[in-house]
Amino acid sequence: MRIIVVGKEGQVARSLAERARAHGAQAVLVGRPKLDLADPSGIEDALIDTGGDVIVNAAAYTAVDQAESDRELAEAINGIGAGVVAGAAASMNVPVIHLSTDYVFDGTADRPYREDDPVSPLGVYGASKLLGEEAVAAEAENHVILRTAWVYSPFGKNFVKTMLRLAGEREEVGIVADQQGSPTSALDIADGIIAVSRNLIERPEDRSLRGLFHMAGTGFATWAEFAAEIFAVSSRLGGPSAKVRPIATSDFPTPAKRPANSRLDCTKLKEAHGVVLPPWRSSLEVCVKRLIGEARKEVAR
Ligand SMILES: NC(=O)C1=CN([C@@H]2O[C@H](COP(=O)(O)OP(=O)(O)OC[C@H]3O[C@@H](n4cnc5c(N)ncnc54)[C@H](OP(=O)(O)O)[C@@H]3O)[C@@H](O)[C@H]2O)C=CC1
Ligand SMILES: Cc1cn([C@H]2C[C@H](O)[C@@H](COP(=O)(O)OP(=O)(O)O[C@H]3O[C@@H](C)C(=O)[C@@H](O)[C@H]3O)O2)c(=O)[nH]c1=O
Ligand SMILES: [Mg+2]
Repeated sequence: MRIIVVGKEGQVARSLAERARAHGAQAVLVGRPKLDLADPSGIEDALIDTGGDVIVNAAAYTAVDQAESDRELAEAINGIGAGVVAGAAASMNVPVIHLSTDYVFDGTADRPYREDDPVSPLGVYGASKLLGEEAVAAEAENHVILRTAWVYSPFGKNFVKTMLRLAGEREEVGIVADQQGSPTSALDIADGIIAVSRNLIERPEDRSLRGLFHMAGTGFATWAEFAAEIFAVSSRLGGPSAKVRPIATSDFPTPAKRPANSRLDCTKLKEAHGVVLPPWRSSLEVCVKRLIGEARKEVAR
């Protein structure tokens, strides 16, 4: 199986490159300058030129706060560009797997969100990702949209790396304790995407495999609980640690509003695709171990 991945340096793109090898698949990463989601004219040619059995769009404008003052570009990349990738997949006659976010919800529900719950993004990033969901569904019948959340990995920018950096600089960090969600390892997302890809290729006529699914780490946490666990694991492994001071969202003002509840109910994915991501704590441990190991190697050099 040859997977065309849109995105090169991102967390999910790099995780797909790494995990594909372990699954006996091949991931071919394509991104800027060859493929720029903000420039629709070159997208289809770049994908045809790359060639593969399935297209995974792992590229996006992901700077949540910056998007508030950069709507046009966020919509171009996450909305229009995403639709063009899906249209290209349809013309190449291959399935497209698209990634979306918990931030399409406003977080007012009192239980984990299901796929058919009403969406109502609080910010520009979430709204642009919602445009992408709509565009992908309109352009390609043979699609899967995977909404995930709170992604971390050894790669790129993420909350785990930010916390480990802050732990090296401070005794105590104030972290919001009134937003709940589903911490998700990009390496687990990659495993899930590869399993979904195989299902789509093996069962081209099965409609139950197509459409919108939630795919996040198993279990839930607040950002404060997530940070506390990062520090606990790190401290156990001899890495940097800090004390978590639980704070309210109102004590940590940001340009973009974030949902208070972004827990995702992933039952539909399990039933259709047989995919369940591991408990978030066990995957977090794998990631922190790796980051601390890498930091040690860096120091030893
Ligand atoms: N991060 C998170 O917490 C969450 C992410 N998601 C979604 O998951 C997907 C993957 O996210 P993640 O891996 O964390 O993203 P990252 O922020 O780690 O990486 C984003 C990727 O998008 C690429 N990219 C950005 N702009 C363009 C462009 N104009 N043309 C081509 N490529 C571009 C970047 O390319 P380059 O390497 O050149 O910079 C990079 O490879 C996205 O759809 C995101 O919305 C969903 C929920 C949570
Ligand atoms: C750095 C920091 C953050 N926070 C809070 C702010 C915010 O509510 C929460 C997480 O901050 P971040 O900026 O890392 O997270 P954010 O950029 O909102 O992460 C989101 O990214 C996009 C791409 C998604 O799709 C979402 O699923 C989600 O993962 O932690 C603190 O309370 N204290 C701190 O010191
Ligand atoms: Mg951020």
